[in-house]
Amino acid sequence: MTTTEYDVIVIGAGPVGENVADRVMQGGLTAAIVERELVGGECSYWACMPTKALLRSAAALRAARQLPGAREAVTGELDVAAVLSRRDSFASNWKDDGQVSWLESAGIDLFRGQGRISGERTVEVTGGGTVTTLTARHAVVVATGSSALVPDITGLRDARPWTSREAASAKRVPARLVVIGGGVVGAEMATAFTALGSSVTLLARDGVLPLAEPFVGERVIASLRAAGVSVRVGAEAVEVRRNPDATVRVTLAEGGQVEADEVLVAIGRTPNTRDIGLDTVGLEPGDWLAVDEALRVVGAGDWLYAAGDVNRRVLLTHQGKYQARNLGDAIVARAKGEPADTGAWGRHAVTADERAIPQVVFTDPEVASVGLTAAAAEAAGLRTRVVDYDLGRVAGSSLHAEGYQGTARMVVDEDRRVIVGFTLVGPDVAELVHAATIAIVGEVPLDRLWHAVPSFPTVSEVWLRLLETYGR
Ligand SMILES: Cc1cc2nc3c(=O)[nH]c(=O)nc-3n(C[C@H](O)[C@H](O)[C@H](O)COP(=O)(O)OP(=O)(O)OC[C@H]3O[C@@H](n4cnc5c(N)ncnc54)[C@H](O)[C@@H]3O)c2cc1C
Ligand SMILES: NC(=O)c1ccc[n+]([C@@H]2O[C@H](COP(=O)([O-])OP(=O)(O)OC[C@H]3O[C@@H](n4cnc5c(N)ncnc54)[C@H](O)[C@@H]3O)[C@@H](O)[C@H]2O)c1
Repeated sequence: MTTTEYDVIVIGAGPVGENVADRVMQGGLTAAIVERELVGGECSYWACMPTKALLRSAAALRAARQLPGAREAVTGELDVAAVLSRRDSFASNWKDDGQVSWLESAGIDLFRGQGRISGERTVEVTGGGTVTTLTARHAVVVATGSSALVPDITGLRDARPWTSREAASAKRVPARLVVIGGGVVGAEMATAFTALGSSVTLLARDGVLPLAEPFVGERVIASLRAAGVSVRVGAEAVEVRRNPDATVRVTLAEGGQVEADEVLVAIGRTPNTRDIGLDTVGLEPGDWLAVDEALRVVGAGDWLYAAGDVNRRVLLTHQGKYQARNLGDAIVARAKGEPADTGAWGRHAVTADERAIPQVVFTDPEVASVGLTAAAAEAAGLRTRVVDYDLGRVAGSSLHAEGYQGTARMVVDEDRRVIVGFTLVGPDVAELVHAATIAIVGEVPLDRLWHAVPSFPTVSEVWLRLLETYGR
């Protein structure tokens, strides 16, 4: 057993852990990172990158097919093998050499193995037949992420279901796929696999993208159905069986069964905290890690922090990396004896987690949103006005694609006359949302927004149309 001391120890080398370690190194501290699987985490190998690679080629093909002139040039079908191969390269063929080299270049020491807190400021790493004890002068940061939640549906575990991991890394496309869960993973993977040739059934017990503005689910459901997906809103799986011929049979609460070749479970996430030594600091193994506004783990010492999926604030890579940057800088400030600025919008605060979380869902059509939905703003007690605009009526949209269909909504806080929520659904809206993020974070008054003139003829002209609809 060897013991090594660092300023900061990070458990988990996903996007969040990597960024914490990077920021503290840049601030002049030393850092070690512990990883039990692949450096780069879920996002790089089984989530964001491979799933978007599965979706992108079909989206480009659809876009070309919506344009006279381009449409005629598209003579073949989607090349599934080429899509899977491109996906493989975006997942770096599930090898982490590139990210390991980056850690080396950043001066971060990597310890491979299972990291467990074993007492105050102490982490034990078990891997490769050895146990190494690391001690932290300033902080231990838990960035162990999350895994797919597999619910207690009768027979489900024995049926060897796909989770997002198997879907993201699939080597072949099942002829029939049944998806349980109409959230982000369910909606994106139904979109991907129907385009890749699967006959997909989506069991959306609570609706499709139910937390978004209601018009989002309506448009995505209509489009999935048009693409051939059987979307069963309200359908709940109560039993799953793998048949002797390797097919699966899903029994529904309402009666009836769905037969498929694979079943994908996409009903949310569970934190990777079962075996990280939480009991040694008085916390319950398996729980999400509740944190205060400085991302300190509630109920543990002031040396223990949690960032990214594991603290359940926001389960998105970009927002976890935002936490990582601000937390890393705060740890550096405290190590120098300086106060951390965690007041609203302060240098070390994570205020955007509460006010302006952007998200893009890469369905067809795309969904891009930031801030509050109309319902959430009302529930928060704000006096709001909701303005909708038909994206298809914008000149730039009609140029972008024939028969462009979409909707934009802005939610205005009437007392402050600033935007608190913005949602777009339509082809290629992903890149439009950052303007709304800036408007919300900057709390730009509507009167000033009239001076932010969108270029003609772009889809961004919807900003002007929304302001005109709101009135001056
Ligand atoms: C299918 C899918 C698609 C997604 N697409 C997007 C998207 O397009 N955009 C987006 O912003 N977000 C997306 N997400 C969410 C995104 O993947 C997560 O928010 C992000 O990966 C969280 O990063 P993290 O570093 O907190 O955790 P993770 O990426 O889960 O990394 C945690 C790391 O910690 C390691 N680890 C865990 N326990 C230990 C231990 N005890 N010892 C050592 N190492 C340990 C794990 O092996 C892992 O490498 C998607 C999620 C899924 C499931
Ligand atoms: N493009 C992106 O940003 C992106 C893509 C994929 C995943 N993600 C992230 O990954 C996380 C996990 O995604 P997810 O889709 O697994 O979770 P989710 O929370 O987005 O959706 C899960 C869905 O399953 C439903 N559900 C819950 N229990 C159920 C049950 N027993 N039976 C049937 N339905 C049930 C819920 O109502 C919900 O709609 C999300 O929080 C998301 O932020 C992001």
